Parts: sequence; C-alpha cells; structure tokens
Amino acid sequence: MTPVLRLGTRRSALATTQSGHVADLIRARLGREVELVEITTEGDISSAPLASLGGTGVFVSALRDALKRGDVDVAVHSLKDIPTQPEAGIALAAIPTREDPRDAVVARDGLTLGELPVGSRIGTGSPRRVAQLEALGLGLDVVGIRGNVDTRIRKVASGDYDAVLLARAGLARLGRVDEITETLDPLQMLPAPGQGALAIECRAEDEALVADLAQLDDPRTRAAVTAERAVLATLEAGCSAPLGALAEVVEGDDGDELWIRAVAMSADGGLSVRMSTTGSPTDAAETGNRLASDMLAEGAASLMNSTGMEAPVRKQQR
Ligand SMILES: NCc1[nH]cc(CCC(=O)O)c1CC(=O)O
Repeated sequence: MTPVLRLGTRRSALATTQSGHVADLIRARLGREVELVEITTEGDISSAPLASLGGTGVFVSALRDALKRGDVDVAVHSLKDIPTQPEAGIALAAIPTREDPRDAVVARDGLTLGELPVGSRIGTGSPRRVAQLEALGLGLDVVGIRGNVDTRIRKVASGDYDAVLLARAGLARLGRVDEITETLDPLQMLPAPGQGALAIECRAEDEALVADLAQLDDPRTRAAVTAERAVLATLEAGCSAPLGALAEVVEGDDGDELWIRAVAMSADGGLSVRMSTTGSPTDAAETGNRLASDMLAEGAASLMNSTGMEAPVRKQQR
C-alpha cells in the first residue's frame, strides 16, 4: 500500500486553495491519497513590508524546511515567489498549466484605471507594479499595501484605497474574478516572471515521487516560465525588482515557438528598457538569457538600480 502523501501548505486562503487544487490533481491523475498539512511562515505572521523580510522568499523557505525535515512530502508554491537559483535537495517536480498571468484591478464603483480621478489611492507593494503604474502617467497616488487578497480587497470596500492591483490568477483560484473591474493588458502592465503558475516541489532524493509528479507538468507552461525566470536570473534581479516578463508558447509553421517580452524599469517608472524576442521552447532558458543580455546592453541593470527600490518603501502606508 502506498502511504498517504503529506502536502504542506500555508494557511492563507490563496495557499490552501492552490494546495487543494494540486491535491485534487494528484488524486485524479496519480491515484494517490493526499492530506494537507498546515505550515506557518514568517511572511504570514508579520505585516512588515515584504522587502524588509527578505522578499517573498520567506513564504518559500518555511515550506522547503518542512520538506527537508520530512514533515511533509510535497509543497506547492506560487512560482513567482520562488528564487531563480535551485535549492539543494529540492526538486521542482512539476509546473502545471498556468492560469491567466495578467494583473487585475479591483477598484471602487467598478472603475478602470483610466476612469479613476487624478490623486486616487492605488494599493500595491510590488515595485514592478508601482513602476509600471507610474509610467502610465495617470497621476495616481501609489501607496504600499500588505496582507492577503481578502484584506486588500476589503481596503477598497472600506474606502481606505480607491483600487488595488492583484494577480488575476490568485483571484481566479479564489473564485473572485467577479470583483475585478479591469484586467490589465500586458502592453501596459507586464506580469512578474512566473505569475499565474504553480510550482510543485518534493525532496530530490524521492526519485519515484519526482517521476510521478512529473506527470502533472505542462511542458508549454514550463518552457514559458523557464524563459521568464532566465530573464530574472540574468538581470540578477530579485522578486522586488521593477521587472516584468511574459512568455508564451504558440504554434508556428515549423512547430511550437516561444515568444517573450520583458521590461526593466527605474523605480519611479520614468525610464525603461523594453524588448522582445522569439526562440524554440526547447531552448527556453537560452532565449530568456539572450533577451536579458540584450536588455543589459541597453542599460537595464543600471536603470533598475538608478533609483533603487526605495519608491514603494518610501510610500509605505503607516
Ligand atoms: N506576491 C504574492 C503572490 N504570489 C502569488 C500571487 C498570486 C498568484 C500567482 O501569481 O500565481 C500573489 C498575490 C498577488 O500578486 O496578487
């Protein structure tokens, strides 16, 4: 008899929904029994700005520690929260089919960004979203925000903010797309590398499990996010850099083609390097690296560092 797989999850509604989704996939596709095990992370307890806790990595390390200790067998993360360098002893066993990767607006009175009056308070703690919002030149007042998806949306309902920016994927998983007042076109708001994708991890030494979980992998999603994360790695940008990247695998005349675009910005959104390229999905990392090298040649690194990452911190809500 195969033992029940213990799947570690954070306690937030988004994390338990994502973990529940993967547990269902494992039951349906692998025929294995799964139980959810709750893990608490520093990022869940503290309401300090995420950057001051060492970025979104705090969400990931607690789950990985539980894996390494043997407390759980499988962990599910939002791929965009995972650092680009591989973790010793941990296998990224599967990346299932991605949700819609775009960012979404939840604004008062059903408004879109363009309809919000000058001076409206927009909540986001992401330097990437701050920079791209500022670049739209709408005169919006971008204010830091933390807390889970529900907390953020409640701050719009309560009037503390006129709007918040969130990943559409998270809202979709929580069954809350009805509350989205605008889904942003990547032309205006390129998502974070890996946004909308999940990462299923296990101990690398559990070779049979690594092989089993690989059945849940979607090769097209894996190629797209591999290219996006290569951009992140080559630009040596962390999760808190004003960097957006989006790749897609599309059917071309000669088979599948990988298409990727990326933007690196100064913190205030005043300067940007924006580029795109295509390649083969089998050379996804190489394609992302090449795009990032071209961006570096255009000054992307100094540009992202030019005004540092102070902007969202400076405007942090008290
Ligand atoms: N940074 C937190 C985080 N990590 C993943 C998601 C959403 C789900 C996803 O992108 O897969 C979110 C919330 C958000 O950005 O709105």
